[in-house]
Formats: sequence, structure tokens, C-alpha cells
Amino acid sequence: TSTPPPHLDFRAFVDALRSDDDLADINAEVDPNLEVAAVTRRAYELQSKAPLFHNIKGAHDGLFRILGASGGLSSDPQFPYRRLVRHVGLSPNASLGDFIDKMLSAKGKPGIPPVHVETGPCKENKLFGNDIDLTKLPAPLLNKADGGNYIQTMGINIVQHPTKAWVNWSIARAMVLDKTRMVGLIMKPQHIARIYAQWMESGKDMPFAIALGAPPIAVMASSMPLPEGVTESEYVGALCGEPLELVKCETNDLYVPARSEIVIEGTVSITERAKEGPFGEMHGYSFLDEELMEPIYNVAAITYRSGNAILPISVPGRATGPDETHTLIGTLASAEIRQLLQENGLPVLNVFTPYETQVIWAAVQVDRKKLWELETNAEEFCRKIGQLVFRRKCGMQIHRLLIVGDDIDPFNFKDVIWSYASRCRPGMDEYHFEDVAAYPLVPYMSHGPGAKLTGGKVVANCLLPHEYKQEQMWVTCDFENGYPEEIKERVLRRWSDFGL
Ligand SMILES: Cc1cc2c3c(c1C)C(C)(C)C[C@@H](C(=O)Cc1ccccc1)N3c1c([nH]c(=O)[nH]c1=O)N2C[C@H](O)[C@H](O)[C@H](O)COP(=O)(O)O
Ligand SMILES: [K+]
Ligand SMILES: [Mn+2]
Repeated sequence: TSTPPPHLDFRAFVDALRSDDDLADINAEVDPNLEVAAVTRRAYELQSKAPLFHNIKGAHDGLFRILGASGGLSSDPQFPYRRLVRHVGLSPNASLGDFIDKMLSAKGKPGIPPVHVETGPCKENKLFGNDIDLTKLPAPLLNKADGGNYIQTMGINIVQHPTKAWVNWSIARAMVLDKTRMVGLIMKPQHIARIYAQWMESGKDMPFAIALGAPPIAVMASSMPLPEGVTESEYVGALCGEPLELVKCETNDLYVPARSEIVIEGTVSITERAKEGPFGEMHGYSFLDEELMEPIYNVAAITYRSGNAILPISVPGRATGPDETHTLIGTLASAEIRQLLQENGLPVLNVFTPYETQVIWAAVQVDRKKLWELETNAEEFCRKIGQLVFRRKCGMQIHRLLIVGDDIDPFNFKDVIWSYASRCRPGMDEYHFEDVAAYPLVPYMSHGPGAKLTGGKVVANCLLPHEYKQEQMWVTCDFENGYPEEIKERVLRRWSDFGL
């Protein structure tokens, strides 16, 4: 059978990066103890090629190679988002707006359920019982402050509701605990936590599968806060216009993408917990006093592709060069927030979480002409947006919303910060929310002055009062807006003659 396209097959995705000259094949031996992660972290920060480590110290029996920065920005400044948009089958010059449009393109369409196939590449090798020793796998230590080796940072956590047909796909971290056990973060209001709570009520351990090196478009849906009850694999089918091909797990009734690189399967204990973390977080901090007791994953089988399976990893940190916790979590939450606001009849054109704000802020771009028709004002409009976004799961990670006009490009932080700095009057233009669920990982919540789990959220109005009812009363003083077309054309035509 011919190899599927890059958005449906991880190995084809890797080959596509190589053909884009956006992959570094590293054959020198590299140590999974910090060295692999340090290279990957620097690759994000320099926006270099994605590192594919072929020679990991301690790898054996085809487990495993490691791919870093699969969701980082591309190494070609002309196409910064090419690596991202390759996940969803868009052309290399597609924009972040195109990416968000694509991920929302299946909204309102019926899901296309996956098909079950007999077998697939992920079934080529199988480990059970005594053959399993997670401590012998070269699981990487990602940050010097981490509390364990995080084998799971880019795989899809697959769990099914105990009584409903809902199968949830998400990304939730997990570290090696011992020979056959991991421990992983299962945190409300995430769907994995809601489903886990149902299993606790049922009195039975929760079956799980983690599919690493899964189809890239499925990784995107797994990182997207789709509504409760939506089975991500069906949404992906609708996105692609064709069903995903899944195979049954060896030790439970869950199904995983047939072409996955590595599948870890078993049950999550509803009684046993262990210390999880610290973990280098998405905001760029690893707090040394992080004391989480999280559920234990009991591993019953590992299956994997031949030809040296590839483990994808994410090394979260400062977004000086954004990593997957910014380019996926931020961008995909932006998509769902845009959907929420548009569904509620608000004149919102786009939403985006600037990487410079560690995706803690989101710019909401408003169609000002449509805004006039609402005959509203900053207080009423901003409160309405805050009530919607801050009381929904898709808004969980956002602590500041910036309401900007359509003269501002939400994907251009210089535009966004210009309007915030110049049009949002301190003390009058910000509307605070102290009774909404907070994102506890934000440092000023986890280690800040106030309550940890609620509040600390704000909507910043970056529109002047008259923009709510009429044309802007100013000329923007930049080359684009400050000069008539004829002058701009003349200047551009003569620019090189001027020797500038
Ligand atoms: C792309 C990515 C995403 C996450 C995470 C990481 C990466 C690379 C890693 C593993 C690198 C880091 C880790 C985090 O530490 C970041 C984090 C984010 C959100 C909540 C807690 C932690 N994480 C993660 C995450 N969700 C979590 O429930 N524990 C997690 O462990 N997420 C976010 C999560 O996938 C999204 O919120 C999805 O919408 C959840 O799916 P649904 O519940 O909506 O079906
Ligand atoms: K999801
Ligand atoms: Mn979900």
C-alpha cells in the first residue's frame, strides 16, 4: 500500500520535513540524560531544523530514536509556520490564520468514525509482562529540575468513558516510575480527568493507550479543547474527509492509529498515586516545590514499528522560540475561543495567543463596522466576552484577553502591543474577573499573592470609545497607512536607487 500523506503518517511527516530541508539527521551518539533535551530546547530557541536523533545512548531492540521540536517553528524564515501546517496538510506558505481555519473547518459537520483494521505498522513488535522494563528504555530527562524521565510528552492519551461512546484523545504528560509503571498528570477540567472521575465512580481502573508518533493531524485534535463528548478521532475524520485507520490494543478494547510509531497500553489505577513532577512547564518555569500526587499508569504492553521506532518529544519552556505547548496549545485554544465567540454572535474575526506572552494572553480581533451595529460600549462588550471565555474550558489557560480592532493583526505582536499600550487606559479600560477558574500553572497563580485556583483574569479594552460607534478619528503613522498609494508606489520603485 502506498504511504499516506504526511498529515496522516508520522514517518511520512518526518520525510516531508527532510525534503523541506527542515530536519537534521543526527547520527552521532547523544545522551537521553539531558543532552537530547538541551539540543531540542536550543533548536526551538534558534528556530533551527528539527533534530532527529538516530543514535540514542542506551537504545536497544529498535526502541528508540527521538524526534525533537516536531511542532516548533520552521528553520526557513520565509515559511515560519511550514512545520506546523504540514501537520494538517496545508501548503508550506499557509499562515497561522489558515491553520486555525483548517482546524475549525469540521465544525458543524458530522464526525466520520474511524475504521478498524486488522493490523498495522505499530503491531510489528510486541512486549508483554517481563519483557517490559521502562527503566531500560532511553526515556529522556528533559530539564535538570524534572522529577523523572518524561517518556510521554507528544503522544496521544486515549481513554474511553465507562458508559458512553465517548473516546477522548488528548495530550497529557507521563514520566517513568519503575519497570512497568508510569505516573502522569490528570488534571481537571481536562477531559482525561473527567473520564477518570467516571472510572473512579465505576470502581474499576481506567484502560488507557498512549500512541506516540501518531498521525500529525490527530496530534493537533488531541491538543485542541474540542467540546465535551466529542470523540476526537471522528472530528479528525471530518477534517480529512476520510476515516482514520485504527487497530485494537492487545490488552484492552481501546483502538490506536495503526501507523503509530510506539503504543503503550494498560490501565490507570483509580487508587494508587505517586509523586509526579517537577516538570519544566509551558510558562518557562519549573518550581522546585511542586508536589503533585498523580495517578499511576500500569503498563501491560508496548507495541512498536520496526525500522527503529521514533519517539517524538516536546521540551516545554520559554517561548523565546515557541515549543508545542505554545504553537499547539495556544493556537488550538485560540481556535476554540474564536468558535465560541462567533457562535455567540460576536463580531470576532480571529483570536490568537501571542507567543511573546507565553500564550497566557489572547488577542481578540473585532470587526469594528459590525461592532457599531451592536450599539454597545467597552464595559458591556468586554464583560460579555469575559463571561463567555473565562467560564469555558477552552479559555482555561488564558488570563488576559486583549480586545483589538480590525486594523490590528492578532498574529503580529507588534500590532497587538501597540494598541494595548496606546489605547487601553489603566484603571478604566480593564475589566477584572476574580470568580472564574484560573489556570493554576501560571506562576502568579501557583506562587503568587492571591488564591491559587480562582481569579487573576482580565479583559483589556484596546479600542477607543469612538471606535465602538464610528470610523477611527486618526491616521495611523506608519508607511502602510500614512501615505497615499501613489507616493508609496513611487518610493518602493525608487528604493533600491536610493541605495537604502
Ligand atoms: C501539545 C501539548 C498539550 C499539553 C501538554 C503538552 C503538550 C506538548 C506537554 C506534555 C509537553 C506538557 C503538558 C503540560 O504540562 C501542560 C499542561 C497544559 C494544560 C493543563 C495541564 C498541563 N501537557 C498537558 C496538557 N494537558 C494536560 O491535561 N496535561 C498535560 O500534561 N496539554 C494540553 C492538552 O493537550 C489540551 O488542553 C487539550 O485540549 C486536552 O484535550 P481535551 O481534554 O480538551 O480533550
Ligand atoms: K482534545
Ligand atoms: Mn476532548
